[in-house]
Amino acid sequence: MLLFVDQLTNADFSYLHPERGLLGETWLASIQLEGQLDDQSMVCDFGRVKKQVRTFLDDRIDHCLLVPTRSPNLTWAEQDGQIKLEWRFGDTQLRCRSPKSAIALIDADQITPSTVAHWCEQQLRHAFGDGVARLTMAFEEEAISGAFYHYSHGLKKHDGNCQRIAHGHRSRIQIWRNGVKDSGLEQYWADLWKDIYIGTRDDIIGQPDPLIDFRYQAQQGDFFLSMPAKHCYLVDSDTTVECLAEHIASSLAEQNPGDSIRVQAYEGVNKGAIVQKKAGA
Ligand SMILES: Nc1nc2c(c(=O)[nH]1)N=C([C@H](O)[C@H](O)COP(=O)(O)OP(=O)(O)OP(=O)(O)O)CN2
Repeated sequence: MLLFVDQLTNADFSYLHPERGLLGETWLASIQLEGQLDDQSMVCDFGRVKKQVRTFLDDRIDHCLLVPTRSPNLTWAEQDGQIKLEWRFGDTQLRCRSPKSAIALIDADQITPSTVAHWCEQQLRHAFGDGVARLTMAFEEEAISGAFYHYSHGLKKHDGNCQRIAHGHRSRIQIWRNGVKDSGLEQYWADLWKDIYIGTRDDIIGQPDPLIDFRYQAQQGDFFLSMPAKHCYLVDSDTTVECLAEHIASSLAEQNPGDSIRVQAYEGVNKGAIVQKKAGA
């Protein structure tokens, strides 16, 4: 008997790509379990399946930086509970140092939905007992018909895992100018924030050309990220979705005097912030 739970949760994270560098991503997770019926006439209670898979993904993938340990682009080492890594991509490189819990070491040569699904299957293979003979996981992107961006960031003031310096999202962006949806403006921001690290100026500790070094202390420890400047977008505020929506709306209001601007910025799937700037306000 085959049991399935489609899109049981989503995972928000960043990963290292051989050409694009640091990529914010959001994937929806689905699972199938093949096995015998138990004394409740179930392969496994849906409640248990959902809880166990969510807990696993929250602990091991969500808000982490996913690193393909078999890639030739990577150098990494672990010391005193911290992971230090260097990633070469295109004609440049990035470096990151952070608490071990913020890094997911994936035994693969690249990060794709299928390599991560395979890794999860290995980790979860004994999670549901002998009654389940086979477990299959799948990840997919949210279907978005309009504009979206991939950004990475870290919220140092967050009391949860969003404090991690390199986690991210794949997010829809919607913009209205004078009450009319403006796909041109949406695409402009999607292109501007494609594969970008959105950093807070306060967190910069150095700018050794062509890099920008970010570092901060947060509840989980010391976080450091060195990024090529051309892959960074700097703001003066924190990078919560509220601040990012405000930033986009203010920039557009300044560039389009007299227009009314409404920005609906998402963070991952089905949530985000709305900011309205009225003409003359
Ligand atoms: N009001 C806000 N709350 C939170 C923000 C924010 O910008 N504004 N941001 C975050 C983090 O960036 C985080 O990455 C959001 O990820 P998500 O997994 O969706 O958040 P949760 O952990 O709360 O949700 P789960 O569905 O349980 O994973 C956090 N909050």
